[in-house]
Amino acid sequence: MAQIWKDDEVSLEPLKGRKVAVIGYGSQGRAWALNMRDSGIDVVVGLRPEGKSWKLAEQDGFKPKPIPEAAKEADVIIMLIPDMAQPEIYEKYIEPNLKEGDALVFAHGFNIHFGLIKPPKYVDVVMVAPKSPGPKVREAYEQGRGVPALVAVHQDATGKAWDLVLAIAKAIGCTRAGVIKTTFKEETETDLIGEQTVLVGGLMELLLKGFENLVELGYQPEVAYFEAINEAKLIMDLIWQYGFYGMLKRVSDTAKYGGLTVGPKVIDEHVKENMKKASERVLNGEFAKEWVEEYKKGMPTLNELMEKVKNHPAEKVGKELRKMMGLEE
Ligand SMILES: NC(=O)C1=CN([C@@H]2O[C@H](COP(=O)(O)OP(=O)(O)OC[C@H]3O[C@@H](n4cnc5c(N)ncnc54)[C@H](OP(=O)(O)O)[C@@H]3O)[C@@H](O)[C@H]2O)C=CC1
Ligand SMILES: CC(=O)[C@](C)(O)C(=O)O
Repeated sequence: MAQIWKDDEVSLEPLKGRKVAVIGYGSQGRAWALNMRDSGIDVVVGLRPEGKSWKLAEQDGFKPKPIPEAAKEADVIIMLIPDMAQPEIYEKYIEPNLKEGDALVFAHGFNIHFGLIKPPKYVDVVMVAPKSPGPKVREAYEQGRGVPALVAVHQDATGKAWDLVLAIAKAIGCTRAGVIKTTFKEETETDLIGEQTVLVGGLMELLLKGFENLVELGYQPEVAYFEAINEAKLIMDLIWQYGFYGMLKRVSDTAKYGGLTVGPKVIDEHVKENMKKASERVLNGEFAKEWVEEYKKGMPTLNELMEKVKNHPAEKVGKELRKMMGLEE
């Protein structure tokens, strides 16, 4: 059984009197900085002055500082810039400013697990990995809720790393939902496998192919969008809130019968075999090596694939329909 901590079992005390530098103000960085500040934590935001997020952080009431300055004045340094950007920034601006007893905090274990960042022995190295996109980390906190997270300690130089990592999870609201004890290895491998085969890769491919199938059959793109994409969120909401059986209890009997008998023929055993192949590439380090090389080349493949998604017919019709529904663009 997993070791899980809830809000009333965790104290913010280990963060009292400490200065926290949130490095990065993007998907996770903005949410963490705002949530920690609202939890009464002393937060400084570390950014590159020439970047776009400097102004956003100022608009949110922070006084951002250049990364080395923020790292120097803080004793808890939270790495919330893109994974591939972390090793160079760490080497140039973070490591030279680490002092005995400091804590280095990650939201994903990639760089520690694959040895791309090797912290000195005299600092704590911990992780709070929200199982949620950054903006939802903030939204849940503002609603008095939290998103679940995984917590891990890679290095406990002070003997107090576990108290600290739990306090950080509490300060961003995650203990309100619950946090599970893990390792950098388990978090990294499950996050990579999950985002590739299910959450981003698998789900997007399924929805886009479902849309394409309906359009190729001659149906209106608007109808295809509402059926295969827009309603998917509503079904996922039911699964999120009531589980699979609860969702089934809330859809029609026709949908229950059709879904339960046809679904396994569409998502057949080949899918599982393909998931295993993708998982193997994560476990043996092939994916990590490929991603580091892609980043070093300036991400040509990623940029090309992003353009392909941006120009997909579902995006065109979806933009119009989201505007019609008053969803933010
Ligand atoms: N996105 C998510 O929902 C999740 C992310 N994570 C993890 O959280 C960490 C942060 O990810 P995420 O929030 O997505 O990152 P983002 O891509 O949203 O980070 C953007 C921020 O990083 C800064 N930045 C980008 N490149 C550089 C650079 N080369 N040097 C300095 N600053 C830079 C940007 O500043 P500027 O304005 O100057 O460009 C901006 O402030 C990662 O480890 C990720 O794996 C974990 C769970 C979920
Ligand atoms: C939101 C999340 O946890 C992801 C999809 O794994 C990520 O953005 O890294």
